Amino acid sequence: MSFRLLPSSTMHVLEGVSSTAGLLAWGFISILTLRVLYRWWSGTNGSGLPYPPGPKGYPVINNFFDMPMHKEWEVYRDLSKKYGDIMFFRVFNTPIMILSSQKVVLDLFEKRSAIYSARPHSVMMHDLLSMDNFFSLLTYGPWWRRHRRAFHQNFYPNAIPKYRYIITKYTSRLLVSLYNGGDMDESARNAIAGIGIRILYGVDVKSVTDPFISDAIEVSEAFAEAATPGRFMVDNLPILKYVPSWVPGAGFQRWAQYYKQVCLRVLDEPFNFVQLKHEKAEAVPCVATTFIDKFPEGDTQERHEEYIIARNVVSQSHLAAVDTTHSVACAFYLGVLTNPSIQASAQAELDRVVGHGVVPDVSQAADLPYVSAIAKESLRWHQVLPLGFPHLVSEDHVYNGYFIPKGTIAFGNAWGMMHDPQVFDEPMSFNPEHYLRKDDTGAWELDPNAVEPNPTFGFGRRICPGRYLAFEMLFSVVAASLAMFNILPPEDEHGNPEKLPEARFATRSAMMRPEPFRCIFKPRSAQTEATLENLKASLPFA
Ligand code: HEM
Repeated sequence: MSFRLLPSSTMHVLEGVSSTAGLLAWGFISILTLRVLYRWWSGTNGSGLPYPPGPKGYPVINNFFDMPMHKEWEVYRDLSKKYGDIMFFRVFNTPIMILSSQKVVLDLFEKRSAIYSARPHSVMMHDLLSMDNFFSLLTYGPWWRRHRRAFHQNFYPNAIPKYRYIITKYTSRLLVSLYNGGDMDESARNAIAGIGIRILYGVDVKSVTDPFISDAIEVSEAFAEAATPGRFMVDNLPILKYVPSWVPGAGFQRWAQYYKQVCLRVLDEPFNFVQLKHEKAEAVPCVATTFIDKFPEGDTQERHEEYIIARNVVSQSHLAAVDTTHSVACAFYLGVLTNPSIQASAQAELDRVVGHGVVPDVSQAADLPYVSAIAKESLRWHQVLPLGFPHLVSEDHVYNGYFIPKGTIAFGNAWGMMHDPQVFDEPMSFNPEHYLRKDDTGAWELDPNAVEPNPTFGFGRRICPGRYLAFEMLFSVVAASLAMFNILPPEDEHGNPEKLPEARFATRSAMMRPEPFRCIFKPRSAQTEATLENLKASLPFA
């Protein structure tokens, strides 16, 4: 029995030519197969130029089985010793490129940023969660550029000083919370989220249980999970996105439906809350009101677009700011807990420059290079996004004689660059001296106060627009904590200090975090205790 896929009239016509056509078809398929095999074997593309070097892999699946599943950045750093600063491979048909030095990052992500700044498509994030509707982070083109301009206006260096009093206020709350015996992780998160929400929405939240914070935490976690390669099968097999949510095994659909709702809440509710307050002239000036004040009059398309951009920029900043900065703040506490001599050196600088028992101010950073170097070292030692965020190459490009095809997903190995022993001796150690070396002319080799260049914040056009704000928040947390406290291991029931923890970082999702550890905060002296008591009296609910 045979099946006919074509109408019988067509079959008659085809029968006459079947042998010739069949031969031609087989010939065509064979040539195609040989071409694919030749390209795989020779490592070149159709025009004869080689692809950048990389592990060879197998036909069809290419390097699918070579993909590291754990600490990829360390594996890529090791492979770069064999293949060089620009390494290329494929998983099935997807070309992937890993850039491992600041030189190639500068040449490609910076100098050729016009074609190295798109983002790859994710079925989970784009199609199922529709995150690209509000995460301009996932888009590229004119719409992204309008968002990006809005980020710049609100977070570039000249905008930051107006946020300083907010940073100072919430850092004081952090100090009081730690003084009261609060958990370090939670106190730091409350303080950083508090800064973000106050700057963005003009709202003062006091704890992580506030919906302003709790919904955003959920979205950040969902984002980190959806961005984790291999987490959802649907990203490798897009056809699965059509499977209805009630089908057994389609848990990913129900997961996406739930988080899509939370995303919409985070997007709309806080912004609309501020808008209502603004209409009643009750809103506190903040980033949201800066936008609202400039909305064009009338019910026009232009006004609608400005509203969408404002809402997106504010909610996205909220989501991008908290987990990242909080994670680095925890790394700072871990770094100084495990290095008591670094605490002592920082405290000596603080006492000399600011005075003992005084809470330092962000504006004093230039006079506190050792403290600034600790903030920078925390950003170096612990990479929140070790491979940054993927860029997509939007045009074919030839670089140093290598062919880089359109559609290549390009990663900058930020972790590798920040742990390069040629630049940072003993790179696995937490040591602010990495940022305190001077050259023969007395100039800093790597300026402890300069936010850039810093691969930690990404590259080229896509570089993190919140980096100046992030650095000020971190400096404030570092300087104030060290000025007030000795950060020590907890004591056992006999008053003996516990063994210092090993510095370990967990990587359950695309984001890295220090693994949980315990520490206590002891006021450094009677004088610092008096300062903390005064702060406590002025911030009773902290
Ligand atoms: C220590 C804290 C932070 C770290 C380590 C960090 C790191 C990064 C990295 C690696 C990227 C991707 C860059 C690329 O694609 O090359 C990024 C993007 C972004 N960050 Fe941050 N970030 C931090 C804090 C912040 C803060 C405080 C804000 C907001 C005020 C923010 C807003 C954003 C936004 C909106 C993007 C997307 C940019 C785009 O794709 O156009 N980040 N960040």
